[in-house]
Parts: sequence; structure tokens; C-alpha cells
Amino acid sequence: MRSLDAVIKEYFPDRGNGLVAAKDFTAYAEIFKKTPDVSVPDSGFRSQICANCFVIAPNTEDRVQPASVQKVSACGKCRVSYYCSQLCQLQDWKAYHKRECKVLASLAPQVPPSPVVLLLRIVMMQGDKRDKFFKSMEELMSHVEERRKMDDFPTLVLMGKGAKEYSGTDLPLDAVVEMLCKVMTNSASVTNPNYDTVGLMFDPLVSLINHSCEPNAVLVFDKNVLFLRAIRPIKKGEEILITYTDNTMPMPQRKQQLRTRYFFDCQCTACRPPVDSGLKPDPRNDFTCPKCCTPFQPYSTPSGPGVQLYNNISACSSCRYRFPDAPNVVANLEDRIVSTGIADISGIESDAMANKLMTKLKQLHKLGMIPIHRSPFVEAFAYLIPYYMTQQDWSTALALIGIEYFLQDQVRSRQPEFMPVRLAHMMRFVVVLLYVINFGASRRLEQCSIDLHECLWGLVVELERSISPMYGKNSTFEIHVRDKYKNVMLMQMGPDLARVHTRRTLEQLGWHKEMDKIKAYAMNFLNDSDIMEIETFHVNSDILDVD
Ligand SMILES: C[S@@+](CC[C@H](N)C(=O)[O-])C[C@H]1O[C@@H](n2cnc3c(N)ncnc32)[C@H](O)[C@@H]1O
Repeated sequence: MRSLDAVIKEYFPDRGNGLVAAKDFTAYAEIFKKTPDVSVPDSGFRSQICANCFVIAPNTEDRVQPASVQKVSACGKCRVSYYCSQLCQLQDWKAYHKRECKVLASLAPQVPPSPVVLLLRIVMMQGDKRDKFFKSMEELMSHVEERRKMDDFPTLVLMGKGAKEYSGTDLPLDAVVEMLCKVMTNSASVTNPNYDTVGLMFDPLVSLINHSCEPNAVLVFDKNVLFLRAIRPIKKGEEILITYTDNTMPMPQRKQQLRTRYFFDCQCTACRPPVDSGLKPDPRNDFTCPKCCTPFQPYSTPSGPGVQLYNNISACSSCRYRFPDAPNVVANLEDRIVSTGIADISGIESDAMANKLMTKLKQLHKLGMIPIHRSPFVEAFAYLIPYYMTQQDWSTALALIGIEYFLQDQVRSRQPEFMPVRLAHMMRFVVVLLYVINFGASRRLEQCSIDLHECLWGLVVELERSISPMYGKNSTFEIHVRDKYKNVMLMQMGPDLARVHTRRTLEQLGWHKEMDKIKAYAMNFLNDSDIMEIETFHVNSDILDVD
């Protein structure tokens, strides 16, 4: 579908321009696909990614990238950009690299952050005949005036100065800084099937898509090709909305992120549900009464700007249990664990740190007030799972992955089944199962007598079935899973067992029963702690400190 047949630009008084559907779309339909106008690899992936087509070469065994080339090679002149073939190098040279190569070479081995490299590309395109691109860019929001008032504005000016100097453009500094602000407001991450951010892209058409915390569309990437895909049915004339934030966060944190990064107060259906709309409570906001376990939602319906985020909760509406530290204890609890706690642990390095965090999560779970499907568990697991994988503690990683798969992904933001992040989690599940099978399980996992081969098989089948609705037919991801994992399965099980598995349905094989055992193992892992009983709901600040 050509992008212009699929969407229409429309102006909304409260949010500027946006895109609306030019026809009806069913769930998972491709709205349009295109190669973004400008994209650059992320600094962490630069030496692994082809700067032209974004194909990824594997660098380590356990990252298990869906890689379709073995190797990318550095540009002989700058040694900063990498390519998978001479053709890709030539294409990128013609389109961008001939202008930036000298600059990057002069800066190497230092390379500016991705937004600056992206900005450089854009500034240096000025000499080309790209009138349509620059005209569309002109109309985009920069929020430069709001950014001017922020503490980090001097850093932006410095970055702008750098870009002006390196590019040799005669645009005034103000114009370059404004362009940088546009890049920051309108660029989007390029992700791989593992859902790692592997690059940054800027495309004036895609930039027009506005935000909702209850999105109806998602951006998916297959190498450097972007797909805008419906995740629910979208009617002709309906606005197409994606999410700009970590959409697993509760409402106050999402609002705060949107205010500080995108300068608007979100009033979407999840942030401002219409009164008596009959909408189901949003699980992202759930708390549970520690006494009667009834879920409750602590947020008042916001009324106008300067939103009041919390009700003054004093008692459970079901059992009337009075929370000792009301009224704002819930707000404090949440702010500390989400804003402070998780931000501080983003670079888990030592075993002690990870173990301490794990203990705190177990304590928090025991407190009984915060369901496991919401933050901070979701964010903490996102950090801890890769940590335990790099430590090759496969059994612990499997426990956390089990919770993620069974309890978090399903409910965390009422998202449809095949979201890219869910697929990334399934792939990680498969990888960790393979490692457990190969390198042995912990005693506790062994005691659960789980048929791990059965689980592995079922997951591969489910993963393969789930990829094409999101990534399209024959995507790099699908081919990778089909080829690689099925081969691995044959190696693991031997041809006889694999044949049996291919012929029978998952139900006949009893897959769900075995998967339930993984769920039970995961929950036991979380429930097992030697901490003291916490009898009343009293937020002991020490529980929530993560240093
Ligand atoms: C990527 S741009 C989207 C296109 C933008 N509306 C325009 O006209 O250029 C992001 C900016 O759009 C506005 N925006 C996006 N979603 C919004 C929403 N749900 N409510 C209000 N403003 C929104 C914000 O100003 C945000 O910084």
C-alpha cells in the first residue's frame, strides 16, 4: 500500500497535524510501509549493522540476532560506518555518506550521539534537491521555545554548534538548533526483533503520527523498512495513533514522560476515560487492597489542565480496610519505585545489586499491594532477565521469563496478542529454554519435572504462527525463526521425536500442561523469600531503596 493512498493529513486544534485512515483497516493490516527518509545506526550497534540496509551481523552467540549476513565491514575511509556489501556501501555513499565520511573520519574514534549524526545527515542534504523533504520538515513541531526554558538547552546549543561546524553549513545557529529540536520531537527508534533500539530514524510523514496510550497502530521494522501496522480495527477517517512512551507505565508516569519529552498533557482515552464509559479498569494502574485483595485504581479522572493524579485514598472501597498511611502513600510508593528505584538500577552490574533488587521485588510482591503485571515489576524484569542471561543463570532467567510471559505480557496494557515486544519475549523464552536444556537446570527447576522439550516445541510453533501478523510474510525474523529454531529442534530431539512433534497438535502433546508447570515454577520462585511478614500496609522506606 502506498503511504499516500492509506492516510490523509488532518489538523487537530489540540495537537496539530495528524494522520487519519483513508480507508478501513482490519487488526494487523499493514497501513503502509516505507524506507524512512533518514536513518542512522545506534552507537551501540554501529559495528554490527549495515548503515544502508540495517541488516544485522551476529556478534555474540547469546544475543541470538535474526541475522542474515555473517559480517559487516567498515568503510575504509572513516571506519565509522559499516556495510554488508559493496552495493549497500555504494547506495549509502551516493545518498549520504559521501558528504559525512570526511567529518566522521575527523571525529573518529569519537562519534557524536545518534541525534547529532542524524542532524548532520539532514543539514548536509540541504545542497541536494530535496525540496519536498525540507518543506514537510518545516511544518513539523520543534517545541524549541519550551526546550529553551529547560536546564539541558545549553547542551542542545552545543550539539547544534558542533553540527554547524562539522557540516560547514551557512544556516544560522538558531536554525540548526531548531532542526535538532525537530529531530528530537519527531525521530523514532529503529528496533530489531529482539526489540533492541538499533537505530534512529526521521521521516516527515511518520512524524505526523500523534500519540495515544491506547494506540491503534504500531511501527515495526524489518531491517530498514518501516511498517505502520494496525493493532486494532481502524475505521476510515479515524486518527492513527501510536505510543511514544513506555506503554507499560501507570498513567502518572506516562503523563510525566510525555510532558517532559513531548510537551503535552495527554488526554487520551486511557488518561482521561470518559465518565461512565464502561471501559474496563486499566491494569497498568491496578493496585490491590493488601487485606481483601480487591484491585482498585487510585487515580482520579483528571479534570482539565493541572491534572490531579491521585485520589486521596484512605480505605479500600470493598472491605473498608483503612490504609494506615493514607492519603498519599500510594502516590509516594509508586513514585519511588518507578521514578527512583528503576531509574537507578538501569545499569545493573554486580551480582549483589541484582540480588538485592530481586529481594526487594520479592518483598514488594509479598506486600500484596502491587500486582505483578504492572510497574515496577515489568520494568525491573526488563533489566533483570538480560542480566541473568549474561550471567548464564538460565534457571533464574527462565523463572522471570515465565512471569513475564504468563502474567505481564497478557494484561499489562490491554494490548493485542502479537505486539512486537511480546514476540521478542517469546523469542527470548525459546533461547533460554534451549540453554536450560543444553546446560542443565537448577535443582529446583529439575524438581518440577517439566518436559522442557515439549515447551520448547510449542513455543517455536506459537512464535512462528505469531510473527507474520506483525512482521508480514517472509520477514527476516520469520525466516530466521523458521530456519534456525526448527534445525535446533531437530538437533535437540533427534529426528524421531521431532517427527512425532510435527504430526501432533500442541494439545495432543500436552503442551499447555507442561507450560502450566513453568508458570508454577516461576510463581514459586517469586513467592520464595525468607523475609519477615509485613503485617500492616506501612511503607518502610528501606524496602524501596535500591542503591
Ligand atoms: C511527532 S509530533 C506529531 C505531529 C505533530 N502533531 C505535528 O503537527 O507536527 C509530536 C508532537 O505532536 C503533539 N502531540 C502528539 N500527540 C499528541 C496528543 N495525543 N495530544 C496532544 N499533542 C500531541 C505534541 O506536541 C508532540 O510533541
